[in-house]
Parts: sequence; C-alpha cells; structure tokens
Amino acid sequence: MSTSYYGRDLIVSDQQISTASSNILQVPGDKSISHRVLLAAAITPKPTRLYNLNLGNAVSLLIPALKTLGVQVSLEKNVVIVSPPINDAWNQEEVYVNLGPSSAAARFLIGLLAGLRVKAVVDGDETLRTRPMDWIVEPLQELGANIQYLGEAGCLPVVLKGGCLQDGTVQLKIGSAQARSSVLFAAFASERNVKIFYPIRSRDHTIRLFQYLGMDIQDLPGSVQIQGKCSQPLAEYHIPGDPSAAAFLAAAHIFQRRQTELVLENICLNPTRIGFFEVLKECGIQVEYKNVRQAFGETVGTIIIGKFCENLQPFQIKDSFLFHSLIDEIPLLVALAAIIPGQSAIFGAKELVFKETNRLLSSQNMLLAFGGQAKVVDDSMYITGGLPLQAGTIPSFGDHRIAMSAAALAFSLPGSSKILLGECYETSFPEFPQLMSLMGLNIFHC
Ligand SMILES: O=C(O)C1=C[C@@H](OP(=O)(O)O)[C@@H](O)[C@H](O)C1
Ligand SMILES: C=C(OP(=O)(O)O)C(=O)O
Repeated sequence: MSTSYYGRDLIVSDQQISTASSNILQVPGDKSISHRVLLAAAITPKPTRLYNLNLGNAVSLLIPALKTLGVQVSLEKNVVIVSPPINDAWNQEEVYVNLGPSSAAARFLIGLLAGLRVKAVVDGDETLRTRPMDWIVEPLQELGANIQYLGEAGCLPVVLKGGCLQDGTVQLKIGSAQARSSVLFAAFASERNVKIFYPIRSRDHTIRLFQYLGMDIQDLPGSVQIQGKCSQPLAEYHIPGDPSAAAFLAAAHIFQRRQTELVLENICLNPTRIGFFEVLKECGIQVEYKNVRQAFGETVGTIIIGKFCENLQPFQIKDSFLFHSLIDEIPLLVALAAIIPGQSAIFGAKELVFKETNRLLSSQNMLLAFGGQAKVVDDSMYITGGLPLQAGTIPSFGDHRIAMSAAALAFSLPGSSKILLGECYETSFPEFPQLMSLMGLNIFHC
C-alpha cells in the first residue's frame, strides 16, 4: 500500500512516564465543524470570531487557500477571525489552491466556489488526487457549475470556470456527508433553492449550521431542501471538542485497563458522530453522557468512560447509520476488537476504500503487524480478538487514523513499538502526543 506522506516515526514505549496521569481531559475542536464554520464565515458579511478551531493540517491548509482567494483571516490569541474579501472581491485570476490531504476541505471549497462562480484550480496532495471527486462534481454540474478535470477523470485537480448555478434537485448515490455538504455550500453561496436526495443520514453539521444561520431548510428523512439565504450571519462560533479525537483517549483508557473514570469535557455529542461510544456500550464498557446542552446548533456535553471491566463482548456493525456515525473510528475499533475475545465484524464498509488509505486494508495490516488476526472479505471485515499481541514495527501508511489507533494499542503491550510515519497524527489531532502523555503514555518522535 502506498503513501504520499513524509514524516517522522513515533516510538511508543510501555514505560509509563507518570503515575499521576490525568482523568479529566479536553480535546481540540471538531475537524468537521471547523471546516464548515471557516467556509461559512468566509461568505458571511461581517467578521466572525472562531474559538477552538481545529488546527490540524486538514483544516489549517484551508486558511492559506482562502487567503489566496481574497478572504481575510487573522489569529488573535486563540481566536481565528475571518472576514469575507473586501468589497466581495474574490480573486478571479484562476488562482491555484492546494488542500493537501483533506478531502473535506477540497470538496466543500469546490462547492462554495462553484456557488460563487469564482474561477480557480483546486488540487490536493498525491493521496487526495486518488480520491473520488465525481461524487461532488457531477451534482454540481447538474446544477449548472462549469467544472473540468485537469488530470484523471473523477479526480483532482479540477478547474472551476464559473457557470451559473440554477435552482434544482439532485440525487446523491453515496452516503458521504462531504458530498451533501458540498452541494449545500454551493446552494448557500449562490442563494439558490436546491433539493438534495441522499441515501443515508451521515454527519449533519452543515444542515445544523445552516439552520443556525436562519436559512429556510426542509429537513426530511432522505432529503433536504435549502433556500440558500442566510438571515442571521455568524458573529462568533465556539467549536466543541472532536468526538473522533476523544475516541483515541477513551480507547487508550480501555487498553490501559484503568481502574478510574475518564472524563472528556465539551465534546460534540451530535448523534451522527457518537457511534464509537455507542459500540463501547455494546461491548460492556460503561459510557455516560453528562451536562448535555445545545450550543450553536450542535449537541455538546461530557463523556464519562467507566473503569475497565473484564468480560468485554465482541461487536458487530451492520447498520449504515451506525457505520457512518463512526466512519473515522473504524481503525480504532479494529484495534479494540483485537483485545476482546471472540469475533467482531464490520459489514458494508465500502466507503472506507476511499479514505486517505484503503482503511479496510490498512487497518487489517496494522493489526497483523501486532500479531492480531483480521480478514477482509469484499466490503466486510472480521477480527478475531483475544489472541496474544506483540509490540513491533507497525505501518501507518501515513494515515493519521491508523497511526493514532496503533499508538493507543501499542502502549498496552510490553516493550516498544515504532509506528512508521506516525507523525501524520498532525492531520487531525496535533495535540495527540501531549494528551496521550497526560494519560501516562510514553510517546516520542524519531
Ligand atoms: O463531512 C465531513 O467533515 C467528513 C465526512 C466523512 O467523510 P465522507 O463524507 O467522505 O464519508 C469523514 O470520513 C471525514 O473525516 C469528514
Ligand atoms: C477521512 C478523513 O478525512 P477526509 O475525508 O476529509 O480526508 C478523516 O479525517 O479520517
């Protein structure tokens, strides 16, 4: 399996660095919400103050791209301030922007630029160039956007050449939240009336954000219709903690068999995102949501993971809503399944093939390197848990979710493991080593 990522390896050793490790932690802002509020702020008439923005590469690379296009972005202490281009003068010189590894950043930006009729070339790194862009280009073209592929058909780079978006209806074939959000951003930016039919309710942050902005939205099972006019511009937004980052801390707590509670504060508890924690419950791990409240259209609260208990049960993921609500946590669930005696299984996981790596195969290979057993059959995966695992040299393929899953699991094993290219955690969770150290994990680069 190939990778385009170049970074340092990570060493994880079983030597605890501190006996007094922390039980109350906060994680960085949610990556998905960060992408969406940055783009919404870029087309909101007044400056917007964004608190707790995720500053991993996947989000931060969007900032220079927006600046190239004329958007004003500045940092004041820990607040990112975003204002639209002066006099709405988006750069029209067919500028080149590169979103590195982030398909969410690229897909949303293409939707937004199509809606604004801004001319630009949108590109990504070698990995992103292999990921499907037809999921968004086709519906945008159906609505009138002029987008052409500059390299391989269906992939980045693409050139946007204007084209006037029309009111209309599109039917998405794929459950991808990014596909739906790209079209929603196009409708917002063009102020068009667009109806989207979609097969699965995957993460719905864009719908919630647009409702919060006062847009006229009809949100029905299987479809959403939006009149892309915002009546209540953003002035500020506090981004809640990322449940996908919180999942690594919860897993480390379980792998370490801690006999205390772990408290994760200020986490996004949107039901389309907390599938990992629901599966933990199914396995017999105590999980509680406390202090649950609504903030900026999102559900936010504290997650409490109980002390480790023996007799964990294997899990099965069959339902497509559940699958999408934990889509980025599959590598971590594969690692978790390895310590639970019996067979766990994940079904209908075709979309994992289109992530930073083919995550069915990269998760399998990660586990095999620890001496575990996992088998991929078509779009399903079967993991035999409870077998003896060993520390070792573990490939991450430059995929942040694989690297962090491997690091969390490695800590529970005697000896040291080397996670190849492990520094790629910076894509979504730059604070990963610091937070893991707070949990006693001995982790360093080499
Ligand atoms: O909408 C989003 O922010 C995301 C949606 C998911 O991708 P797909 O929509 O391609 O499934 C997820 O894997 C990605 O990390 C972020
Ligand atoms: C798949 C991911 O993100 P994206 O699709 O935006 O690259 C992820 O963060 O795990």
